[in-house]
Amino acid sequence: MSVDLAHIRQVMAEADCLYPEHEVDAAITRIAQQINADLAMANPVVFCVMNGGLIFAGKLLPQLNFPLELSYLHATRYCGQTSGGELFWKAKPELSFQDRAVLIIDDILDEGHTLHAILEYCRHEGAASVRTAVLMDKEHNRKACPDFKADYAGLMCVDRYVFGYGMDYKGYWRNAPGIYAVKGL
Ligand SMILES: O=P(O)(O)OC[C@H]1O[C@H](OP(=O)(O)OP(=O)(O)O)[C@H](O)[C@@H]1O
Ligand code: HPA
Repeated sequence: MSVDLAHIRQVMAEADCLYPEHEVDAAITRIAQQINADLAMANPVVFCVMNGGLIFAGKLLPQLNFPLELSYLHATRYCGQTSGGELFWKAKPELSFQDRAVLIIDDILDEGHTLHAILEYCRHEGAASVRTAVLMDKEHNRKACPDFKADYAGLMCVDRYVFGYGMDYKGYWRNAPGIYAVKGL
């Protein structure tokens, strides 16, 4: 698929900054403090949900002060688009987590299909417990499971398409140093 880089640059230039870098980093530090209080003795397996969870996990993990093992999984349903479809597992966890505490790290809880499916998968495969951490929780009434909340959530966001800090717009701007909303979306 060819990409119009001028469009990609224009999206950044016109975007609304919802949270600048220092506010996002402060939210990550708050989450780290909560996780340090909850999981210090749990010897957890931590899974970063690729690709979006990468920056959040990279900033969060050095602030966790207890022994843990780190791996990744990749489940995706947006595939570079701005609306989601079927969940597709690109990589299931390779590190065994049978009878272990699991912590899932992802960038955003939007409709919640992705995180809920990962949670159910980990439970089904024998995790002793599963906790979830997301950087952003989007506010709307389209949640797949309305009662399902992440155990740790950094910042709320309005019902717009956002990018930055791991979240992409058409595959781009995961590197944006803040949380931005696309103009018109
Ligand atoms: O709550 P939901 O509506 O299910 O959406 C949230 C998921 O969508 C994004 O992943 P995406 O499918 O874009 O894959 P990516 O992380 O590789 O970009 C994001 O990283 C979450 O994992
Ligand atoms: O608003 C979003 N931005 C980026 N990725 C996403 N995945 C689900 N919702 C979003």
